[in-house]
Amino acid sequence: MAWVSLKIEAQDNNADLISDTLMELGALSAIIEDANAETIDEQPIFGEPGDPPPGIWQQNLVSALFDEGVDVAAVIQALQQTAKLGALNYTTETIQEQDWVRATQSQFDPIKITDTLWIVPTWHESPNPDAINIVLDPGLAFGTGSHPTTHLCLAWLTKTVSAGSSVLDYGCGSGILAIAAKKLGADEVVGTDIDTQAIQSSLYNAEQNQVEAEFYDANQYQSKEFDIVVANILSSALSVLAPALAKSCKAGGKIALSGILREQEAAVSAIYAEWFDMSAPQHMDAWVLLTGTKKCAT
Ligand SMILES: C[S@@+](CC[C@H](N)C(=O)[O-])C[C@H]1O[C@@H](n2cnc3c(N)ncnc32)[C@H](O)[C@@H]1O
Repeated sequence: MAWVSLKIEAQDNNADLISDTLMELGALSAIIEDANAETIDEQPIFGEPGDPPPGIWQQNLVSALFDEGVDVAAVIQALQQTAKLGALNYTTETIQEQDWVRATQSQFDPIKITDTLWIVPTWHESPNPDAINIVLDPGLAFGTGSHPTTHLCLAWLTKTVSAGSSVLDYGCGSGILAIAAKKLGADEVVGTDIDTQAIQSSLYNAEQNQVEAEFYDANQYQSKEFDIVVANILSSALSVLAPALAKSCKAGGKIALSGILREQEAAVSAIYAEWFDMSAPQHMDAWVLLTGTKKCAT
């Protein structure tokens, strides 16, 4: 069995129309992607809680899948007529049947965070069995270690957690930061998230890694003080949560904040400077890690 993949160049004002029309014309699936994805011109678009839904990219690729034998020229002609479009740039490719599970798994290799910390999918051997290895498969909750924000937080935890530390992971997603903290020697580790799927994933991943950590729905979480607070959430949420996160950190304790884009760095840092002595920001791609030490009460 085989399929035909049809990719059509689209602008921000016609990508939805092309995608919807292709589905009406018999596509098995249709998705819109950034035409510049994984290039220097990639356009990061992220929704912030409370903001209007983000738009789509300026340059798009609409990718649709059809059964083998589809008459691509006829589809393009019908698309132009139905959606009232002029000439379209497109490419086609035949996709052969394959072992999809294996193909998906092959996209996820072990991720090296530092020499001593790796994230390893269950279907891989660890490249360094002597390192701290977090066993984690991609799932429904955010946090596989591949995203720069998670990477920055993990690397910071390796330098910050010491034996017996207490750690709060606010916005725990897959639980990856909480699990890392525990494996790095933390004593009490608590994770919290507004997404129930994230809590379930965190509990499952903690069990897979044979670590004990508590995970709570953010609405049920009872605030208390920790030595270390790490929160990898978007900047608008970090701004709103600043008083609560500051309250959760002991005087002299450490905080790490990520999910912040470079252009948001100054504003978030200024908010947290009310409670924390902020350190120099760290960067990876478009993303920022802000860290600080909680000021002692005067
Ligand atoms: C970018 S993911 C980070 C996941 C993981 N900690 C990591 O570093 O990969 C952000 C997580 O924060 C959660 N989140 C967003 N807003 C939140 C809020 N106000 N309170 C608690 N969790 C929140 C989301 O559900 C999501 O799981």
